[in-house]
Amino acid sequence: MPPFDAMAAVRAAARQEQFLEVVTEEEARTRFAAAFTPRRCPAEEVPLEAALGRVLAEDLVSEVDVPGFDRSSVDGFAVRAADTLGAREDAPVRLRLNPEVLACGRAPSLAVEPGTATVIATGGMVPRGADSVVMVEHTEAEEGADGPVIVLRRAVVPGAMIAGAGSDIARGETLLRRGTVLSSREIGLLAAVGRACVPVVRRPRVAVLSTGDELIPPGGEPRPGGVFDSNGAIIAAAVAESGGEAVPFGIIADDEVSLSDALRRAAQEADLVVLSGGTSKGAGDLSHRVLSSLGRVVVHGVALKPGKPLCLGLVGATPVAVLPGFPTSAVFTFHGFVAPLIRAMAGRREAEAETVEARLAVRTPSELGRTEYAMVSLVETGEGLAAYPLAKGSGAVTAFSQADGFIAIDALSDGIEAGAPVRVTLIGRAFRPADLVVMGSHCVGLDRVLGHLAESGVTVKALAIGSMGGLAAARRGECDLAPMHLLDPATGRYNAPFLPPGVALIPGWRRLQGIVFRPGDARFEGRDAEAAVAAALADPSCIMVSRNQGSGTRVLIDGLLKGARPPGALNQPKSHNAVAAAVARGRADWGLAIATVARDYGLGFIPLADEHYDFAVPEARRGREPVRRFEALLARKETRAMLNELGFAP
Ligand SMILES: Nc1nc2c(c(=O)[nH]1)N[C@H]1C(S)=C(S)[C@@H](COP(=O)(O)OP(=O)(O)OC[C@H]3O[C@@H](n4cnc5c(N)ncnc54)[C@H](O)[C@@H]3O)O[C@H]1N2
Ligand code: MOO
Repeated sequence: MPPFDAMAAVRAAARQEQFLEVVTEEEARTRFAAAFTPRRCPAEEVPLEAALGRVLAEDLVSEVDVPGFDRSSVDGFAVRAADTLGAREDAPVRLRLNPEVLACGRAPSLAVEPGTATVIATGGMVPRGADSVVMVEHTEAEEGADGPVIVLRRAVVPGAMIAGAGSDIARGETLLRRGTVLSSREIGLLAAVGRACVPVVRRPRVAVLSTGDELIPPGGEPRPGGVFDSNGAIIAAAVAESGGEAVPFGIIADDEVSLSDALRRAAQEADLVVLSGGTSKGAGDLSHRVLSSLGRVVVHGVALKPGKPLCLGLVGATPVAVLPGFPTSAVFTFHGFVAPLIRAMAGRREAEAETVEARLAVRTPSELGRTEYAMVSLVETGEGLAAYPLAKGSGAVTAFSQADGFIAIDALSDGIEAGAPVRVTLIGRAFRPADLVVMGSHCVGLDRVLGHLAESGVTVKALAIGSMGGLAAARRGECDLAPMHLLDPATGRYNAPFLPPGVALIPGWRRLQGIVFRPGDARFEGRDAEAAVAAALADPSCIMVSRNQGSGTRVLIDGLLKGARPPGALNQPKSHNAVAAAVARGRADWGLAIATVARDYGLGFIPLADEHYDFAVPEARRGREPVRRFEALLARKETRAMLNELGFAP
């Protein structure tokens, strides 16, 4: 192999071609529909125990009656109703018992002649001659001259306590229609008519491929620059949810030969191929190139966000979807373009998407020229629903899983204003508001407390939108609790100075903040905060990582720097974790974070100040049961011990 020429790679990357011919969403659908019509997969017989979740391929007609015979519904005596006519308290009727006991499953051998009765169990076969059953508790037993007798003091009507043959299911009746997704109820029905096998639609086989040299299979060893292959797992599971059978092809290396080989095999073995990654421009983005050399590309580039680089085509007669590598983009385009194909091939009816009206909580900017789908989380405000965009971007894994639904922003709009009405298309199940809505700053201690609350049956929705965002939501009455840690530089006090009218504070805990650095760094190790900062500022190669304006930590940083602007001061991430990660990976040498996070990342720590992490609560919501339960939980000895253990001071 020739030695790797770094500069040649740089030149190639700097001169990438633009492959995408971006078309509208409708145009993409039209083109693909013209190239490929999904057909329902053929039927196959499966045993009943493997039928759960499968789609019935034909209408099923019952070949038997259920019950299969006239059946007693009670323990008692099979009688002729006419014999009981006129039976009264003062004029009882006596019937002689036939020498037979009709237990379940026993065919009668004697008819019930006039003036006689036969002992019968619940579920027993009603004998010839009898037309009704009397409950045992409505009779008395006597010994007559010719053997045992029962005494009846009330009359029965014909048909009493008998389930007639075929009264549940009649032979010839259509039991289930084709296209029914078999659940436990349908399976019970099939078993009741004696079916051991059912004709179901064969599940379409969907090959799932992930491409990218950076990908590591879940369970593999993490490495620098490595990314766990989440798309493979999400897509395989979503294939199953849509009624398909995923055929995992795993991770394919970013080279033309491997990808071409894998795609060819996948197209032969499967009914549909889904590949993720390598659709956009970029030196390694060769999926669409391989697709066009093996078959043809029908669409590459759709004016939607997420999902612009979506690529659809065919290899032979097999449709191939190349989804963008970014997880949110991959999942979104899967549901928009691939899931409907799988459902059609699986014989499932198209799911009607449910929508709800909401008000947009914050202004949501959008890219002009692409229909933008923004994932939102819904909260109940008392005046209808508020939709919070989960502004995590296409690369996020959580945006889709945390969303209740999404809104569409027109390609010609550059955004939607706060307060505007929006229609939210729900993802998955119908939206149910959570008992307790927590919006604001995130803390691992809070995660644990909320975990305990959730275990006790309170449903919790927690959105990490920062202290300021949470406080604004509390002011608008959109959340129950807004966890916050804001330092007022004027008073040196945390949180209370920021509370708007109508918002109270529930005291939380203190978190120790300090300077984080890689252990062994002589500029920091063994020094106090002042000396460490002086050493850092004296070394022009020492890079810091700051924090976002408005955070309490930033106020502390500004106090330490006293106007100095060391390298890295413009790097202003929004969380303690991002600071710790930058230092741990060597992108920066120092920053400020809380002790718990420093410990998790294995960093050195110089204590600086206690940060107060408290909960803003709208007065109007403080009396709510879930809020009271949260407060009670905070006050518990066990909770405080657990927080202490994590490094917090309640
Ligand atoms: N200069 C431009 N750059 C990009 C454009 C563009 O138009 N011009 N489009 C952007 C858009 S929009 C998207 S979406 C992404 C899509 O990129 P690719 O489909 O080529 O995907 P990759 O480059 O392979 O990966 C992107 C990202 O996703 C991660 N990834 C990939 N596969 C997986 C997986 N199986 N599991 C988890 N994560 C995965 C990968 O590591 C990258 O971080 O391109 C933009 N760029
Ligand atoms: O289309 Mo990409 O999915 O916007 O991020």
